[in-house]
Amino acid sequence: MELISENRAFGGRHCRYRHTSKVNQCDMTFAIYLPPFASQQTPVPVLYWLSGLTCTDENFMQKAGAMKLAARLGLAIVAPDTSPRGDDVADDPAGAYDLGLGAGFYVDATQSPWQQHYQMYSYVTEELPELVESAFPVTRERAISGHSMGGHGALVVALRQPQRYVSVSAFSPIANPTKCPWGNKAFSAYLGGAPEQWSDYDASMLLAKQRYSLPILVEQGGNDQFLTEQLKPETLLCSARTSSTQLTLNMHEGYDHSYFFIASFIDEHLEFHASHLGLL
Ligand SMILES: N[C@@H](CCC(=O)N[C@@H](CS)C(=O)NCC(=O)O)C(=O)O
Repeated sequence: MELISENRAFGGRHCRYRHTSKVNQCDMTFAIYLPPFASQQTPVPVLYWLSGLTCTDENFMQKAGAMKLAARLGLAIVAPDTSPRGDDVADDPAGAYDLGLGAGFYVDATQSPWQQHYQMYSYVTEELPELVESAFPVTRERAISGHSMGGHGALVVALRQPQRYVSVSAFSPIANPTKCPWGNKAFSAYLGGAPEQWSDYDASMLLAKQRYSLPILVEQGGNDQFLTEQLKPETLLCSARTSSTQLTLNMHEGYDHSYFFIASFIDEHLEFHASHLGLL
């Protein structure tokens, strides 16, 4: 693992690392924020943050304004990249922003030419936590959150492996990807087949199937330009009712899809995770 940069922030450290990923078969970059006093004697829990389309590990750390409160709470934050990268990594032939580089959708691709490198589900659920937990002063208590494509990723990861996460939250998630243009395009390419076969990567479908005790918090802007066509949070709410799962969906009039929205409500999400992680 190679350190790319290190900056002191709010008494802790923000570091970016490059490492060779076995599952993605390429170099991957991730960022970690370690709060002050995190040490082998006093390890801290981790919030994983999955970003949206076009993002890298940098967007959340630079724009969300999360580090000050994370420092005070004693919470580490890990932000992976949104796809594999490199000259030999397949990309959308037309260079579209919603498929290929920057658009891994947190799935394990099964179709050519994607399956060689696009194994983002295994990367964020297994390889990255293993690396983080062996290299940094953190516990194995994990929470997960994300935005848009990453909100979809966070929900799917936590609903598929609820025993591995204490809590899950999402900002503006793609809540029903099998029924929207972004999800249809990405899943047809990465997974092939028909929409019925993609149900394991659809948070609304997973949530309807069983009752979860996992705490779930969703934040959505009412003036989000992608709300009706791509995001569909009402489907997620409907699924939660179907399975009698407790889910809080907060709608905020006037807020859009940007990091201005995330920065406005990130404190509430950090406190939500901190309370379930026993930090409050
Ligand atoms: N129309 C946008 C769609 C991409 C977009 O809105 N990305 C969101 C996530 S879905 C984002 O977080 N962008 C990066 C940022 O705002 O820092 C584009 O072409 O860049």
